Amino acid sequence: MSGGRPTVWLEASGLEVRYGDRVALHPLDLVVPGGTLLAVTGSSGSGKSSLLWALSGGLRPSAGTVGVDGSVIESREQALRAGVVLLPQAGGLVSTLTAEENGLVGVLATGVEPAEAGARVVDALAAVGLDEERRHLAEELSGGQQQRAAIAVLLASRARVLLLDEPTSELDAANRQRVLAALRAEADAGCVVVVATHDPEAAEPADAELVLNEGRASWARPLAAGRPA
Ligand SMILES: Nc1ncnc2c1ncn2[C@@H]1O[C@H](COP(=O)(O)OP(=O)(O)OP(=O)(O)O)[C@@H](O)[C@H]1O
Repeated sequence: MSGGRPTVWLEASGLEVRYGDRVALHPLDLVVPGGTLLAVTGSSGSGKSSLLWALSGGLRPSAGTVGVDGSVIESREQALRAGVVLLPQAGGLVSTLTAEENGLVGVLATGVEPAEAGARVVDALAAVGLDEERRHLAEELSGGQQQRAAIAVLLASRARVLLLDEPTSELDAANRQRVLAALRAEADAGCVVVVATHDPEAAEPADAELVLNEGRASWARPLAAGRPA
């Protein structure tokens, strides 16, 4: 579904997030090559969302930089142009559109032809097990179905860096496996996939695991060193 995308690398350099005096993320250096599924774990309030929002260009860091392929990202617009997408913790579907329409809105907005956009959305909804519900209004879907539909919207965008905040929090075991398999496939297609989760089972298939503890990062399982050739 997601082949053919050039490989990418995501970099954070001295990345720090503060809210007033509170340090949510202490300075972090990170290089994540395409092909990587990275889990970011840690207890509630440890800084996972702050890291993802800063990586997405949607939260201006108090220090440091984010880069994609060596270019500094300073805004959401720049991030989108570089192929960086974020699934926030609260999914972000338009409740009065169908699952399919939610996907189409996102893909068509990037200038993709309607037939291609439609095919991508159908593929993405199938990958998360929502083929039969694709014409249901988002507000008629269960919490877990809404979460999977929001993930499908992200998959259909064919982004290069996918940042997902607690993407499996509403899912049963079978659907969690389905979603993790779809994210694995994105990484295998050359993308960077970063999943923030406090679910150990969601972190288990990741290539590497970064743990945050009161905003300080350490590796539970380190990334393989180096950048892609
Ligand atoms: N907008 C904000 N203003 C002030 N403090 C904030 C803000 N957002 C987050 N924080 C604080 O920053 C710290 C990190 O929060 P963050 O949401 O990044 O953690 P998290 O690991 O994603 O938590 P959870 O798993 O509960 O979503 C917390 O102490 C939180 O209270």
